[in-house]
Amino acid sequence: MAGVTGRLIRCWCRRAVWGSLKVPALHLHVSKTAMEASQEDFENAMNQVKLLKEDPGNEVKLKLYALYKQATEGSCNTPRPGVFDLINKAKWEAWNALGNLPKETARQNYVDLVSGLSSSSDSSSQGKPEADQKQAGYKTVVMTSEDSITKIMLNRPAKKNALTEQMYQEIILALEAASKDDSAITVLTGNGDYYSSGNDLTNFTNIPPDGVEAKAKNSAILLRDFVGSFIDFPKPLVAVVNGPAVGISVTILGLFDLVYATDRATFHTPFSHLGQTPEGCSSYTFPKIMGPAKAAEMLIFGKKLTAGEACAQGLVTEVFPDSTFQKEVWTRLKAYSKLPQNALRISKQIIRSQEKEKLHAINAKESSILQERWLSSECMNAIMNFFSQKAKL
Ligand SMILES: CCCCCCCCCCC/C=C/C(=O)SCCNC(=O)CCNC(=O)[C@H](O)C(C)(C)COP(=O)(O)OP(=O)(O)OC[C@H]1O[C@@H](n2cnc3c(N)ncnc32)[C@H](O)[C@@H]1OP(=O)(O)O
Repeated sequence: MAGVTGRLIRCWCRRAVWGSLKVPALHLHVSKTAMEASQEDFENAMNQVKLLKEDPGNEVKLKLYALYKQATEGSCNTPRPGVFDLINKAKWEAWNALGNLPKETARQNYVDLVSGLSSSSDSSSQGKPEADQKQAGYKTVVMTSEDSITKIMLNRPAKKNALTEQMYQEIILALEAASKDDSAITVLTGNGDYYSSGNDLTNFTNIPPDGVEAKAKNSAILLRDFVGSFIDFPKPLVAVVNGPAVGISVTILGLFDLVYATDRATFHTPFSHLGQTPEGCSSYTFPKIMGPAKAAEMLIFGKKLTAGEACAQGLVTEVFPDSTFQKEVWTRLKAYSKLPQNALRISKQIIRSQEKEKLHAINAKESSILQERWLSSECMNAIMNFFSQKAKL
């Protein structure tokens, strides 16, 4: 890692601003997957799709289409179809949502997705029960359903569940799947000692051939879609905050219906330190939840809150001792999940519908401001600092 980091920093130091960066020097994949699918694996997977015993459903088919296009042609490069061209628009949106995902990663994801589909179609034909089944096709999150609760667990514990571009995309897909499944409640949580350390800063290092401006533009679209899927989520959404939370994993808490936290959790949004600005609709939800003065201390000055402070300020619903956290929270959620599902959903929607449009407008504005910020020297220097600190270790 230190070698790659060193190369990365030398690349940046040779140039004053991102806008002038030449692509080949910066087209680095800091965390390359250990396994990469070969062309042969890819072709086998394409053949396997034709042999699937069960129709995987439109959502998975769209994901397969998008990954196939990305793996064979790269980033989406065609104009958006018209609003009435519904099928092609859905296909285009699925492809475009992959942003700058490298071709090799798309190929690997395609192979993994097909292999998951094949094994789940095999196992369902062997009569495996649906309950607590792991949903296939995700690499960075684990999605399970049990007791009318769908759990989406961030699964990069070694990186403190920092959110890669692939992870943002998988969370969007997981939320969409959860919105349509038969669960009453959806939970987001983290694996390991952290809930999430926020945006993975290596997202800044993988600059595509079309340059950093295009990267910033696509990232702003990804961010807007990611936050949009929380705004639009139709069922009760619960954050089970199993440890410290940073950045975007904190700001989107304002869009959840319940936030349960271990007393080990902390809440930290170091945006100014990173030359960045608030997202996740927090510029609106935080002042509303905790009042403008407390929101400013967090969002502008990066004050870190303990779980108790976050609860006192209304961002967290309830704090539990770490030793009994999982047991108490899941007992509570299992009881809630037995309530009449339609009533739960409709009540949530009445509350959310009052400001949905406003939230989307705020999300669009925050994303577009960040698009500019990512190109600033303040942001560039902060990211360089993070990597130079790591290189010193
Ligand atoms: C051109 C523009 C492209 C932009 C694309 C953006 C897309 C949408 C963006 C939405 C906006 C979001 C904003 C935010 O979320 S801001 C917050 C960002 N997060 C941080 O600044 C946290 C950085 N990490 C840390 O400060 C520490 O790692 C932390 C305090 C979380 C933990 O410290 P600790 O000492 O306990 O552990 P380590 O540092 O050793 O961590 C273990 C390994 O995990 C790696 N790690 C952790 N967090 C991140 C991260 N956020 N990004 C990248 N890597 C992370 C850490 O480096 C260690 O890795 P190694 O084992 O390889 O050293």
